[in-house]
Amino acid sequence: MNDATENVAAGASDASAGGPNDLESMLAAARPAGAGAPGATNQRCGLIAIVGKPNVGKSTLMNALVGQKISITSRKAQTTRHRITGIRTQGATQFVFVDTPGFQTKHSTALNKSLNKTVMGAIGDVDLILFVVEAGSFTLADAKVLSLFKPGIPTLLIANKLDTVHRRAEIAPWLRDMQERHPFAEFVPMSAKNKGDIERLFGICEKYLPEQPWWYAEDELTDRSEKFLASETVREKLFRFTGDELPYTSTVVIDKFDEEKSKQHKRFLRIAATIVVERDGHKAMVIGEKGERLKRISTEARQELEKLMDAKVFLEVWVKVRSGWADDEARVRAFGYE
Ligand SMILES: Nc1nc2c(ncn2[C@@H]2O[C@H](COP(=O)(O)OP(=O)(O)OP(=O)(O)O)[C@@H](O)[C@H]2O)c(=O)[nH]1
Repeated sequence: MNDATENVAAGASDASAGGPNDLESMLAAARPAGAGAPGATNQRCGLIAIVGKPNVGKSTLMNALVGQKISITSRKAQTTRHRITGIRTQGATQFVFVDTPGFQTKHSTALNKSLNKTVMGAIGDVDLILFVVEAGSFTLADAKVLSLFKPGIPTLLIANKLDTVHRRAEIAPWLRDMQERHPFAEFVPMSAKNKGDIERLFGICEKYLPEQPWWYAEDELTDRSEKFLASETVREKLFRFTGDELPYTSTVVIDKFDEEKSKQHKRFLRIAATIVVERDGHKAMVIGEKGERLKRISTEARQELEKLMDAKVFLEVWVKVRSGWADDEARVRAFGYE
């Protein structure tokens, strides 16, 4: 993390040393004239959608903004399947974030249609859109997501993963090109893994949120239930430990989420989860040799849930085969997708 911080800081000053067409002056020019700092006493609150094609770092960004893991992340594309609200209150401002699934244009199963509908719903009624792309890159998939935006909602171009860009000099011409593609309100080259960049982003977002009373209590982080967070945690471990072998159509259903009285622990949760896969071969893959992989998935999920929920957790994880569920609209709904 420290290395990344230093890289970004060094990269930013390199770019700003380049004269009138440098990155800093481009960013300053892109800033709308009327956007001033909010009054210190008046509360602000608003919805911010985080949108982009799969794997650009949307969930990583959301978790960094909220300050806790609300949305699962993995190297596998399309890990995020739900509209998730993450909340962060800083000073007089409450930021309410909506994470969206990576917009999928390649396949058209019932699951994908449902995912795309979630994205469309998320961006229709927000105060600000963070359009996330990988810095220095703009593909057809990015263009398709951008084409969905209705005019009128201020949109920031989040050029993420700046730490992976080695030739910083190429970013300024790329930003100029991006300026021509869409009337972005501002350009934010950054890394979702860099704390300083995240703090800077709060300052940028704040001025686009309307002055109005907060919707949530100051310490609330999400409006999703603990049961939902439990299924997301198991799903994250599932994808982390199966790598690219397991199709993204695998899912997790929570069959039981009970809080029981305990003399030894202030909270005791009994959770039963089922991993749903499409084929027998996938089931064997999840279970692993002598059940080793499933054991690792359950153990890591349990440890993380204990921290997240501040409770002793007893977690049971099963694996079930339901072939073709991602193509079956009724099942997609039954498993909790809109
Ligand atoms: N180097 C680097 N990697 C990043 C950064 N942000 C995210 N990543 C990595 O990119 C991968 C994808 O990140 P996610 O946050 O899961 O991406 P997503 O856009 O939510 O993906 P979907 O759920 O598929 O839509 C993960 O391996 C992250 O660790 C960044 O700023 N720098």
